[in-house]
Amino acid sequence: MISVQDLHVTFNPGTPLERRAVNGIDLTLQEGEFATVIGSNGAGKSTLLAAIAGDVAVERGRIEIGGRDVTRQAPARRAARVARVFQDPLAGSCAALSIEENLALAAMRGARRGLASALNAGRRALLRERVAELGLNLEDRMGDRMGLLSGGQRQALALVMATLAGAEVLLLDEHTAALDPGMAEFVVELTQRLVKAHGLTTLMVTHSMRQALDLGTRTVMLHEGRIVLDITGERRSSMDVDDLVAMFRKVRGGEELDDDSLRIG
Ligand SMILES: Nc1ncnc2c1ncn2[C@@H]1O[C@H](COP(=O)(O)OP(=O)(O)OP(=O)(O)O)[C@@H](O)[C@H]1O
Repeated sequence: MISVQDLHVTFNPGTPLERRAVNGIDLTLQEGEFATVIGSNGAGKSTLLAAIAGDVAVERGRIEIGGRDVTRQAPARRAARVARVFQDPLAGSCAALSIEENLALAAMRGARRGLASALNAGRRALLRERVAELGLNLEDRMGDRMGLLSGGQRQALALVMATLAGAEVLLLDEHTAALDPGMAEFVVELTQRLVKAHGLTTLMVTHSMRQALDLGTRTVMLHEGRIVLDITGERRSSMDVDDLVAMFRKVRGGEELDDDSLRIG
């Protein structure tokens, strides 16, 4: 469960570069709820995710995960409970370490033990099994450096890594945007499978209006640091991509969409 109350985040406060990125967001996701997040470039989507992960300072407001106040908790202390996958496949893993080492590090997130203890024979077999479940034939390449893999393979492994330390919350920041269509589809299916299997409370930022309506059970639109649309249930299921695009344009005052914030597919 995630609860965000009256959240405000301002970058470079009190300087000429001051920028209010999140401007009073209230959002509660029940345990296991999966919401997609859309909005213009600069609307505050990534900042909202970063605040939940603890990577940016909260100016005002409160963030709870599983009913516990984490507003001022250091990112490392909430790392085992909050997993995040970024758009850039290189961002979520270490290129110089092997697949097995990356997975072992992910499995011990939040723990104080060393890598050696994370790679005992039992753990090795378990990690291999989790990789085999992907169906990408990577289980025989556990010793290969992560840097040798394609972007899609790395994103698939990043999702597996997200589930290894028992996270409750999954934050996805356009995690399929840099992939070719076939691999993006694979990663979307894997996302749905893992979210369901692990009961993860999930926020997924996307620029694809199709993904925004098809994935999860709720769609939230941000604009200038605030929630301007929050749809679920029948209202959402009766909506098609054209309806969502029309709402998107309305929120932006009918201005031409000259950025990459809106993809129909
Ligand atoms: N580290 C930072 N320092 C200063 N300003 C920042 C920083 N990160 C984000 N911003 C600014 O905060 C605002 C919100 O940015 P954010 O990245 O959250 O938007 P977004 O909705 O994720 O946009 P996009 O779709 O382009 O990724 C933007 O104006 C951005 O320039």
